[in-house]
Amino acid sequence: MAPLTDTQYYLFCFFVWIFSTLLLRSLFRRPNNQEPAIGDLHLPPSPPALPLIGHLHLLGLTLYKSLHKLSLQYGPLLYLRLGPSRNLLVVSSASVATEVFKANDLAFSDRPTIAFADELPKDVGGVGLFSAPYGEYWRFMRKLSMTQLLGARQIELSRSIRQEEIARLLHSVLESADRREVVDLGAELMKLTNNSTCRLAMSTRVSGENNEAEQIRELVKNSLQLASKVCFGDVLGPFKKLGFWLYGKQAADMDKRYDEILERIWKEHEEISGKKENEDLMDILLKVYKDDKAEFKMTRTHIKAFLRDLFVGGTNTSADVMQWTMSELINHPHMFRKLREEIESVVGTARLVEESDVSNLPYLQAVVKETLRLYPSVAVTTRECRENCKIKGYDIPQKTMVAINLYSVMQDPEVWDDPSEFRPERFLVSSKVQNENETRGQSLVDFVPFGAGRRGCPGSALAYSTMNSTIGALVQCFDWKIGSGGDEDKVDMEVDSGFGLSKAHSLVCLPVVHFNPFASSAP
Ligand code: HEM
Repeated sequence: MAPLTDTQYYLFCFFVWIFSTLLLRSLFRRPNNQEPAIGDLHLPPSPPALPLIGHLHLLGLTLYKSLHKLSLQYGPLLYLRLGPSRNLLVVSSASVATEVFKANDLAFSDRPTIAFADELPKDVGGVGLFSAPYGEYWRFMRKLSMTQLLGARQIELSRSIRQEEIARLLHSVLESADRREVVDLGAELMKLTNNSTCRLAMSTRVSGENNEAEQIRELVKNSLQLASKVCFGDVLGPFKKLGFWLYGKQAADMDKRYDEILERIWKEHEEISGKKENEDLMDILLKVYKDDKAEFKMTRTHIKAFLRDLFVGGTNTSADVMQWTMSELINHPHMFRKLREEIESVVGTARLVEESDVSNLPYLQAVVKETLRLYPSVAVTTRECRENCKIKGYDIPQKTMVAINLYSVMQDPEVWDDPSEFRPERFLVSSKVQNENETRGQSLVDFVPFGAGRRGCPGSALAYSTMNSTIGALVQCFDWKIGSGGDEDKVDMEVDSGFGLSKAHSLVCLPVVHFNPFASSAP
């Protein structure tokens, strides 16, 4: 073994000193009189733990996979200790998820606070809808989201934006097909969801020199990468400051850049306020901000944090799911043909499929749902317990952090036949069978790509609108050959490491035109 350098030697001594101090402190820590002694509680099962780090060593880089593996070995309800300062309840089956999302929805309606929240400058970052504690602000924003910002009317009003962005994508793919060039479909889909979200939220410019959507896309990408590192700060306990020094400052710098872009767009909105025909989300938020009679007094930071949540929550998620959908369809040519036949039988062969057609395309909807089941882009959702409660007869102490492994719930063999197979037909069950199941008390919370309960995703209807019509258009218009030369057999389905469930390799393929919806309008 190579000898240690001086720096390595001093670092080694430093860590031995810190770890031994903490170990002794944790061994001789006096229990707080307010808390029931851990020994008195009937806690859920736990795998064997190591001193100090607890179960941290059992968590790999791909969080949903490590948690899934643990549940297969130790059961669907587990209590883990993450380092010296955090406990984590892991939920991995439909039956336990039903107790959390239904019977105890209110008790589990908080989110854990993020690491370094107390370290960030007060005018930076702020709390969006996702991380807001359950309380007055969250209730106000949630109601505003469901009734106005992401409600049915706003989705209807923004239909033309999605249709234009799909047309933009199809034009770009048609050009590549003409030149017999491959397309990075992963990158194109990301551009589509990002442009649509940015236009819906703030009518941002999506092309040209000052492409604001592109700048936001870059920031979202970097902040997601950083977020996964920053999250580990929470389990560092007394080392939190060290974690902040490593990553927290980068996060704060990125927030500042985001802030600058938003301030500029905000100013433009104020200048032309009241003169616009179609309101975007920033216009609606500005009205609420200026309304002295509003139930809750929003600040500029609230609005910026809320919009940031939409970019982070609404862009990568839908793009990832669409990439997986196309990959599965290309790998299952008979399903691809079946879907195209369905579209052509409903839409004909003279026009492009539209959002209004989707309700008549059950197989298209089933294909997208089956992809969400197998590849939920938010594979694990986190909550925090607001009060002491019981799950399956076990005691769950207040403030316990909860990880609901949505991937595991949708792989639960008690509910899903052959759970690891891609089989869209399972979603074509008649409503009669569904009613019978519900009467027999089988209304389990089992299909949860958007979470569930009061903190479930408020963007699911918008996401379905984008995903269904985009997939419909890509299947209707093109055949797809795999790989950079168009000569490979199967799409590589490797999953990337990290918190979500993204493809490790972007879907690159060669498009061959089947139907050009713009041909008749060509000169
Ligand atoms: C395929 C696309 C999407 C997936 C798979 C997805 C998934 C999720 C999941 C699992 C949660 C946590 C739910 C829970 O804890 O029960 C969530 C929350 C959230 N999502 Fe989505 N989402 C998607 C698209 C969107 C879109 C398009 C938007 C908005 C433009 C959005 C905005 C949000 C927000 C604001 C929250 C936090 C809600 C709260 O805490 O009250 N999501 N999403």
